[in-house]
Amino acid sequence: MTSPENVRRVACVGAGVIGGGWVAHFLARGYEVTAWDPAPDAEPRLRRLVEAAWPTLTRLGLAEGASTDRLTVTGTLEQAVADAEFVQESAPEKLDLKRDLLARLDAATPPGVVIASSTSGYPMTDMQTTAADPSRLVVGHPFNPPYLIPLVEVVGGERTDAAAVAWASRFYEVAGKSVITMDNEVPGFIANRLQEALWREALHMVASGEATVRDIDLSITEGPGLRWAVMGPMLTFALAGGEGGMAHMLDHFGPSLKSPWTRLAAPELDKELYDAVVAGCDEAADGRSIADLVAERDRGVVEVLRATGRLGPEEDSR
Ligand SMILES: NC(=O)C1=CN([C@@H]2O[C@H](COP(=O)(O)OP(=O)(O)OC[C@H]3O[C@@H](n4cnc5c(N)ncnc54)[C@H](O)[C@@H]3O)[C@@H](O)[C@H]2O)C=CC1
Ligand SMILES: C[N+](C)(C)CC(=O)CC(=O)[O-]
Repeated sequence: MTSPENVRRVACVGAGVIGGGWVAHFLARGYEVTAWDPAPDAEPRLRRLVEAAWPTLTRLGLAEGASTDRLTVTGTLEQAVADAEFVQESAPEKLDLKRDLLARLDAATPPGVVIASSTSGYPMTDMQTTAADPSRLVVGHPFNPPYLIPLVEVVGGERTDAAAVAWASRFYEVAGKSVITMDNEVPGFIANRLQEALWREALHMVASGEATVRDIDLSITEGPGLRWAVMGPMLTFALAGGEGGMAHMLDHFGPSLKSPWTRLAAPELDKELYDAVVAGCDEAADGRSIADLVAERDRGVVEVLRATGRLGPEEDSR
């Protein structure tokens, strides 16, 4: 098996929004990319996506030798994966289609090569049922567009070899991604479960006339979203507790969890959950004091405001 550091050839199967985004990312990182997609207009569509992304990728900095000339669109799936050292599947989110396609990819891909699915939420256990060698099948869930948003969530299924999960995580890191490796399968993984909770409540609020679509979007872009680009929801809320950090935040606002602020059922804020959240924030702070974190958050938000054209150059010199 090629080591993650020595991979040169990547195959992308399914070349729509996400598959195309993966192709652009891998090309920009200097890989040879083969792509296959059954749609009759797939090749021109894919090449348009890559050309549109390339100026941004050039501005961000291309790897040595990176070129759109390193993309080959093949006529068959088998040609696409024949020499691949890693395969990224990005076909439509339909369980039966994913099962059949992963089994077909497994049959056509050289032994030992890891095959990752971009699925947004299916557990690999449910998708690997018909593959002859399920041990090399992993989830590698990206975010749109994969050439700009760093995160990939990696998780295996019940029949995946732990070594394949470790290999995929390392490969994505070498390929320039930020990786969360999950030990346990949950539908929707981590980030989509969080997005889904917000999304559900937003839809409830719109459906019941409590908020407009604009209200919903503004509430995030002018509110918590600015902080979330800098710090996650856990550390952000630790700062809501002032110098008392997350412990004070939970003491102060923990009872609000029982208020009907959301249609989702609130978890019991028992000692175990309390301690786990406080300890997790301490760990994430990694030695930074609350004052350090406040300064870091404020600096980051100013940068996001400036980068999104909402702050003139002199306004932040206060
Ligand atoms: N759109 C998004 O924001 C995100 C999507 N994903 C996941 O990525 C995967 C692809 O989604 P999108 O790119 O959004 O869909 P899409 O509809 O843009 O692209 C799907 C592509 O797959 C091709 N295709 C159809 N049947 C196929 C087959 N049997 N084998 C190979 N390719 C086939 C289609 O021609 C199309 O080009 C899904 O699993 C989705 O859940 C993951 C993260 C974000
Ligand atoms: C809409 N979506 C569920 C397909 C989104 C994702 O899976 C990740 C993303 O890009 O937000």
